[in-house]
Amino acid sequence: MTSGLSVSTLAYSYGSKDALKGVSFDLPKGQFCALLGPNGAGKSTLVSLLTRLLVSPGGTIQVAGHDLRRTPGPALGRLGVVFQQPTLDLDLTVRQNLAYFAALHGLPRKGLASRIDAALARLNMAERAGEKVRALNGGHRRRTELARSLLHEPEVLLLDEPTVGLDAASRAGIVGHVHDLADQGLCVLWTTHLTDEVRDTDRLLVLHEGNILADGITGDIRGVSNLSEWFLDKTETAL
Ligand SMILES: Nc1ncnc2c1ncn2[C@@H]1O[C@H](COP(=O)(O)OP(=O)(O)OP(=O)(O)O)[C@@H](O)[C@H]1O
Repeated sequence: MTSGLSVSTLAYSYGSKDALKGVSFDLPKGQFCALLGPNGAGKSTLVSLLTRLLVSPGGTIQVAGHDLRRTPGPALGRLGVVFQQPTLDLDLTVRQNLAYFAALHGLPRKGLASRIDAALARLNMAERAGEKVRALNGGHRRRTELARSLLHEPEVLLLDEPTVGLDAASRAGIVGHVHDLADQGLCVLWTTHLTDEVRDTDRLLVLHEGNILADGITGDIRGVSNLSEWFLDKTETAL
């Protein structure tokens, strides 16, 4: 099993508030993993640590074998991120948004057009390349952000509640596209508080009050209950 994202004994406190209490997991490449937790579970704190917006005093994070603390450049270079808040420029076209990101990240100009074409094709967005983002619906905007996150060909993809604000059809579309990316070999960590985004065959990490409450294949974890009932039963917290 090739390691994509490996986290060991990761803890974080805001003053006296323990947001993460020693979290460990190991995700292989080619796996879609849902990180499921209610509000306040610690998801955003974990995402901030994985993207180095926050730094933990202890524990380790390895991205595709690179230690985030000791070698942040190579580690972050293997990580693609889609944040919860959209960050596209609405007045630029899809292609211009991707080109701008590529320039910011120092990607080589040579071959950039075909790199952008390839990333858009993976999200079925090739035919929208020349449209202004303002003209796109929410689902297509998210797909643009997903394509952008793939430009530097990361091995690990981190998505922080990427379907917030989307209608049911767009949500299902994004969930499907990201599963396809995992099938193509990416290690995917998808944070959510929506149980209908999690498939029975997905790896599931359940985060509750800063602890991993369950880690396994969703169908095995939930047994005969549906996932929301299972969670309510374990925590007395409704998702
Ligand atoms: N800046 C902060 N100062 C103090 N406490 C914080 C801060 N940020 C988060 N917390 C607390 O840490 C805990 C974990 O918060 P976090 O935002 O990581 O959870 P979450 O699972 O992402 O929730 P949500 O889905 O609501 O964003 C919560 O109890 C929260 O109140």
